[in-house]
Amino acid sequence: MIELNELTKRYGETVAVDRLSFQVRPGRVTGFLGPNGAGKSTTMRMMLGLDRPTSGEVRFDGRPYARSADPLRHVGALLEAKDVHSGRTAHNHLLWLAQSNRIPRRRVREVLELVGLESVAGRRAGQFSLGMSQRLGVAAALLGDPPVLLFDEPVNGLDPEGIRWIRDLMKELAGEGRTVFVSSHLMSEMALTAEHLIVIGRGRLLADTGMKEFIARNSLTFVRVRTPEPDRMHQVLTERGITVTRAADGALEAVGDQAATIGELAARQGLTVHEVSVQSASLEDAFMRLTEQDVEYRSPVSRTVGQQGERQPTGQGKES
Ligand SMILES: Nc1ncnc2c1ncn2[C@@H]1O[C@H](COP(=O)(O)OP(=O)(O)OP(=O)(O)O)[C@@H](O)[C@H]1O
Repeated sequence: MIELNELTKRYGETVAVDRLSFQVRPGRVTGFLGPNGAGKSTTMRMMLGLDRPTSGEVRFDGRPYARSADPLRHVGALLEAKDVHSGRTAHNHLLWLAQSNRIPRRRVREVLELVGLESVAGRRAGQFSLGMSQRLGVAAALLGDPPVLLFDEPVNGLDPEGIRWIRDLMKELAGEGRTVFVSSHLMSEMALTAEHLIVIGRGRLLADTGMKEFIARNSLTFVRVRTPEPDRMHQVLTERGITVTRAADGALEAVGDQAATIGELAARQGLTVHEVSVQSASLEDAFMRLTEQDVEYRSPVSRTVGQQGERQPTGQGKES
């Protein structure tokens, strides 16, 4: 188990990580989610002892992280995929890592096979695509057969087959009882991989929750109403105590699953409606809502739930 206790990192005025405390348990994939600049990489670097915390600490099974003679046997990590000696072949890169961590030579072949790079083992790592570099990084992380694995944005640059491969691999590693901690800025990706979720924004903890609970708590349903008389409809709905917002395209969005009530109210008031449809906000929307206040660089148009024009179609809307 990994335990963070009030972990803090300042760079001058910037508080990159702000009194972060949480635990990462073995036997499951824990997703580490946050928008760009939230402090994920800084946290992971401190977990690995690559950055010194301003205050607070990280403990592995109750002990403070100490640089050991063979760190790859304890914690495997994929941070910067392109962080390899570009002139070395993939095989020699891994061999050099194995030798400096007292790992038997035969393990190099094993991990090359495991990540599907055996046919390009003799090629220089500098010529690798981002996807191939990611695979080489995963091979390096697995080299020492460590009980703890940290992956920073591992699906970056991978094609759909590669993405599926890494998802399955992470679940498999967790299934073997290892501690698997993986960062991402994509909620949709995490929903398919992680069983537990840690969300941060501006270095602070925003959520520490099971994935199922997060989905249950954040799946927001609303009814989209299109009418040539939006002002009157708005008034009718609010008078009935229904919370209504206006979407970018002029449609009304009423919180809750009340399509029947809305249809009846419209009929009673003689209001024409062109659409009454139940919609579900995506998990990505829930994540955006959670981190809205904590995004370092915001797009000029801020996203709000229900702005139809900006949301990816969820495919969950149904006419009623
Ligand atoms: N070496 C550094 N010097 C100064 N500021 C830094 C340094 N490293 C990170 N920061 C700042 O700390 C904050 C957190 O950065 P970090 O890279 O950890 O975030 P992140 O969640 O990993 O984001 P991304 O997904 O974009 O990599 C940002 O404001 C960043 O600009």
